[in-house]
Amino acid sequence: MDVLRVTTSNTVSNRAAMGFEVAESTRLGFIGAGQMAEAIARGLVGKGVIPAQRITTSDVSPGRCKVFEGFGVSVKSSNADVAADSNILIIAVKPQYVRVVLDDARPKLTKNHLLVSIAAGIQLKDLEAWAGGDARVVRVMPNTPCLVGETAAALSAGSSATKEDVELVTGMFSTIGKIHVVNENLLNAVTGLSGSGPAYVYLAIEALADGGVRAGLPRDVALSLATQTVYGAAKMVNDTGKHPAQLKDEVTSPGGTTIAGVHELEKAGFRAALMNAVVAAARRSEEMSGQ
Ligand SMILES: NC(=O)C1=CN([C@@H]2O[C@H](COP(=O)(O)OP(=O)(O)OC[C@H]3O[C@@H](n4cnc5c(N)ncnc54)[C@H](OP(=O)(O)O)[C@@H]3O)[C@@H](O)[C@H]2O)C=CC1
Ligand SMILES: O=C(O)[C@@H]1CCC=N1
Repeated sequence: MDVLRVTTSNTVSNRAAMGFEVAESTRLGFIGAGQMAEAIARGLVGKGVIPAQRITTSDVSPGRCKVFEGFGVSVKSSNADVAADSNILIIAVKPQYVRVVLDDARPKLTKNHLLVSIAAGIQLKDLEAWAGGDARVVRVMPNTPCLVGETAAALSAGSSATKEDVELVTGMFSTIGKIHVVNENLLNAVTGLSGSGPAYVYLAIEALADGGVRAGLPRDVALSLATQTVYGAAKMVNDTGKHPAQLKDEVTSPGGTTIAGVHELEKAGFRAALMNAVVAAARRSEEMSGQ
């Protein structure tokens, strides 16, 4: 296995900081050049994990192919060609197309391939069967903040995947955020929380900004304040290690402004709405997997 290399080199600072780069023989392929593939590819290239010149993709949409060519990725004319060119093959099409693209790729798959599926709800046993039985498969549920090096992701390994495969995928995604190894039966919950979660937070940022505008702020100032408030609050939870309830209490003066706002959120069922959103998305992921 020569796709994993731990480096102490400090010639490229982000690699040194992460202590991780893929071996020079690694070639990464994306079947499907959509939003999530772009976020992962740009994230990995941006962190120096692999140069764009060692990435290939294929997509039925010429517009998406152009986007990838725009940052140096080679476009192949078929999914089979991407499989033939790569040793790490990321399946990044919508779940309903996974089987058909694996049919395309299967004749070119060898025991040197590591298959990584990011498709919501498609189970390891199906991926393994569609890829030809003894394929080394890892399922990852990332989210779009891969693009800015801040993904929240989780993975589960298939029956033929090795410890090195798990270390490799963990290492790659660690350079563009955080990744947990979980049992496959938890991936639907991961999808409902962090896979879909950025959309919930974008809604919240938009709504906070609307509130600011309603209270009289210019739109640009309101959006900037809303964005930085969410970013700063997330960083507080992350960096201080304090429980969010304690941090909330520290903002909330007796009889003050914050408790007036918090009271409105509680009356509207804010917490229950977020919990229901995660559960509904997790259930949808479960439905998509046919479980
Ligand atoms: N978006 C997200 O936030 C996340 C997505 N995922 C998973 O990632 C996967 C991709 O999602 P996303 O990037 O949003 O989807 P997109 O629709 O943006 O990307 C998928 C791409 O695959 C193309 N495609 C369709 N059929 C084929 C085919 N036969 N061969 C090659 N390319 C094909 C699509 O073209 P066309 O549009 O013309 O059909 C499209 O460009 C999904 O399985 C999803 O569950 C996981 C985590 C987060
Ligand atoms: O909405 C979806 O189905 C995908 C999976 C997680 C995020 N987007």
